[in-house]
Amino acid sequence: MSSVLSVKKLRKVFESNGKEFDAVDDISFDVHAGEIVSLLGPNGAGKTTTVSMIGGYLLPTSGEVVINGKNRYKNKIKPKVGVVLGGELGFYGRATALDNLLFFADLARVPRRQQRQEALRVLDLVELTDVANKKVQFFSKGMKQRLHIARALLGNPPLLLLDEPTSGLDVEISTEIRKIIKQLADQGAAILLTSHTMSEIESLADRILLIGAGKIFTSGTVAEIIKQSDVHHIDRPATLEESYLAIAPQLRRSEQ
Ligand SMILES: Nc1ncnc2c1ncn2[C@@H]1O[C@H](COP(=O)(O)OP(=O)(O)OP(=O)(O)O)[C@@H](O)[C@H]1O
Repeated sequence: MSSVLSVKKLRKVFESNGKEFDAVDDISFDVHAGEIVSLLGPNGAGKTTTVSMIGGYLLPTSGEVVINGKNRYKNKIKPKVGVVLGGELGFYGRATALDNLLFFADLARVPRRQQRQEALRVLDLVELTDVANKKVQFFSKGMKQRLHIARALLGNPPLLLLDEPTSGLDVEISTEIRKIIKQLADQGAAILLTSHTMSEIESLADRILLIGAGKIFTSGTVAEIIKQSDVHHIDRPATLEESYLAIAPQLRRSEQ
């Protein structure tokens, strides 16, 4: 399997109350084509800071982010990454879904002559073709989130960063979005997913990175993490949630 994302000794130091602290402290990992890797850890563990540095929104204090062999911070031409942060913001409400995507296709460096075809392709992937010409201000939360995913897919980036992609969505819409995420990985995308929803991680993650206090505490498949937690029941297997709760106290920052 080829490595699409390679994170090497990544570090981010912030200042808080006049003191420096490592929000992300020497993190290294890879994500391969077709793989879904999930960052799991408590609030403040450093997940969003990590994703922001990979996405190019935040400059690392040190370390490297290599995407398809290109160093994110040393290459003049930035490697393509699709980012889904979600939420209500980010679109022009009075413009249609298609017009929004045409605008973002330009930013994603899609050649002008292919922009319409590309916008229609990504709308189809997230099943929004029927509402392509509807104004985004009339979209439900779930439709907006699918549009966020469509936007991230413009230009077919090899790496997708999904930060809590189903947060605040109902069960039915969350299930639909998970189906889309799974399909994207099956089609070869490398996906880094942060989520606090254990069932989401259980159903999607090929590998979990358990992160606490800015460091990777341990990693493995869902089954491996459950095994490492040493939670046992006589009558049934332990769930990821039970295992995570058993490990969670060790993930907290000592100064908190
Ligand atoms: N711009 C900033 N300046 C100072 N400290 C920051 C900044 N951004 C984040 N932090 C701190 O860095 C630490 C890691 O934050 P981060 O948002 O990466 O955690 P997280 O794992 O994504 O948490 P959550 O699950 O709540 O989203 C936290 O202690 C946070 O308060």
